[in-house]
Amino acid sequence: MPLLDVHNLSKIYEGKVSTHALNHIRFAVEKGEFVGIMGPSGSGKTTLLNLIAAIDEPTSGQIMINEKDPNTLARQDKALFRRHELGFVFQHFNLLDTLTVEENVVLPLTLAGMRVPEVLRRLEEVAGQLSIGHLLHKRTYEISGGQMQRVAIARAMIHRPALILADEPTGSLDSKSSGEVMDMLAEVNKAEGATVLMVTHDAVAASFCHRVIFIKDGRFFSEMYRGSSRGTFFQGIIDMLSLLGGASHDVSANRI
Ligand SMILES: Nc1ncnc2c1ncn2[C@@H]1O[C@H](COP(=O)(O)OP(=O)(O)OP(=O)(O)O)[C@@H](O)[C@H]1O
Repeated sequence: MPLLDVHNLSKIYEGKVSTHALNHIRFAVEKGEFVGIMGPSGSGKTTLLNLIAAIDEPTSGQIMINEKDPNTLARQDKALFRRHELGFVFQHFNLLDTLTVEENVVLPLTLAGMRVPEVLRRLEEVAGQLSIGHLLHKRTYEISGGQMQRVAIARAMIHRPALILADEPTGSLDSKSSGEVMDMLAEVNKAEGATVLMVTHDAVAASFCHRVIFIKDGRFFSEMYRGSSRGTFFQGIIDMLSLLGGASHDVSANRI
């Protein structure tokens, strides 16, 4: 069984004019894969992420995560499912600025009521992986954007979720910090076997994935596997984006 199975998923936003945001889309992600989702503006990427995150419900079709369908759960269980099985990384980091870096990172464990020695053990582990050990006692406004995103990734993975969902994780970062953040996300994926699904407009960021799925008008359009060269993959992604016709915001090859 794949870790994530998106089966014939459709989402229609009803209104004066109803919008078919997703149209019978289907794909699967295996455990340990690092998959990017790309597509032009309005192609349904955010909708797809919201459905997988069980923040919104599909009009039809099914999502299975770790052999469970979050949409069959009652509200409370759905919230628990989200908290246990998913980790989130956002464009704007979403760290709490009243807390220290350390308090932000351990938040998922604190919420789960984990005992302090185990919390500290896990903290040490992820702080090492993301090179944030020296930042733990700082406030979030005292660190750079790239550091904030590394903290956010540490928080997203500390409870070892089945799936990490990343929404434009490099969208607010300069190219150097983007590269560092993507390096670390790729490293976490490799070292921990964490499964990552990342929506991005950034072709450089996408070139760190094992596979990129392209969607258009709410439908599966095509997919590409990385192979051995990130540079070649990057070029392939750029070519696919121009074929798709959407605005590809980030095409500077000198960032590779
Ligand atoms: N809450 C909503 N109500 C009505 N229509 C919506 C809603 N959210 C999104 N849509 C519409 O659904 C379609 C898909 O939107 P979505 O935000 O998923 O695209 P996207 O690929 O994430 O775009 P972008 O890259 O610009 O963020 C668009 O036509 C959008 O206008």
